[in-house]
Amino acid sequence: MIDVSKYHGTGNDFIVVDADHPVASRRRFAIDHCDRTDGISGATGPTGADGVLFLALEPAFDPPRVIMTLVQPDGSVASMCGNGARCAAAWAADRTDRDEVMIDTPAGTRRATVGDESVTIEMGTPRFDPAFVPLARDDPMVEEPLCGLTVTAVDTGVPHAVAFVDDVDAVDLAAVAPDVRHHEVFPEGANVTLASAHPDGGFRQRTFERGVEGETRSCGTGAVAIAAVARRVGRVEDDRLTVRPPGGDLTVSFEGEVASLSGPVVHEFDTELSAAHARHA
Ligand SMILES: N[C@@H](CCC[C@H](N)C(=O)O)C(=O)O
Repeated sequence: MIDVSKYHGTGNDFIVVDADHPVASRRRFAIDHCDRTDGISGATGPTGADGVLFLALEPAFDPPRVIMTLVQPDGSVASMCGNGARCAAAWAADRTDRDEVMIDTPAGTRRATVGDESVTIEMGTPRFDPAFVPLARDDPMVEEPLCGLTVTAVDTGVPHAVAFVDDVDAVDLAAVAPDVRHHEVFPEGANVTLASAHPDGGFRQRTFERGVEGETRSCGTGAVAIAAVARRVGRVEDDRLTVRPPGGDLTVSFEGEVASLSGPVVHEFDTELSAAHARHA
């Protein structure tokens, strides 16, 4: 058995594993323990998770560094996760008593700042260039019809197909998202993110995530994608806006073209999980 923690960032929930613990098959570990009916359990029974964050803390650096690897419920590895990086920063801050942490991800090194109410992560510059998203074509995709949606494709560390609709709740996301997520124009697939204007400002959000293969309660790269696309197509000019997924509000800010993501993080519980079965999978 190994010690693990469970965290969530606005409802996007993760099992957090210190990378020092021996887990021979991270893929098998994630598939088994993220399962919503048979996976990791808290006091009230099985919770499962949207992914496993394997975190290698390097406390000797100033600020401390964390190498973050997100393995998703289907066993795939994602190059970035906005909410996961915020949870990783909170985990590292608990262990180092430092409020600034550098998170190393396959998408780049991102600075995180941990406050009492909120954790902020720098998210880099959203990119529309087809080589970055990536897209299987030479031109950016900006407000184009695709599988019944009007889609803009953007890379915020991972690919998002963003569509603005009148009311995110009026869309059957589980029905419309898979065709976009697997469309041949996205050679590595895409997360499918819907947005609609909120009466109090900012945008409501729903995201169907690649790797989860379903809707999550929040998606940080998706929130940044909405803000970046809204600015690109002229829906807003603001440098700071609220994006509201079902799990709680997130703030996206821009300094120039560089985005940051802020919102609450919750440490749910600690427990032990079997890693032995994973070694033989
Ligand atoms: N929930 C995450 C995004 C995780 C990665 C995504 N599922 C992918 O495979 O691209 C977030 O908060 O950004």
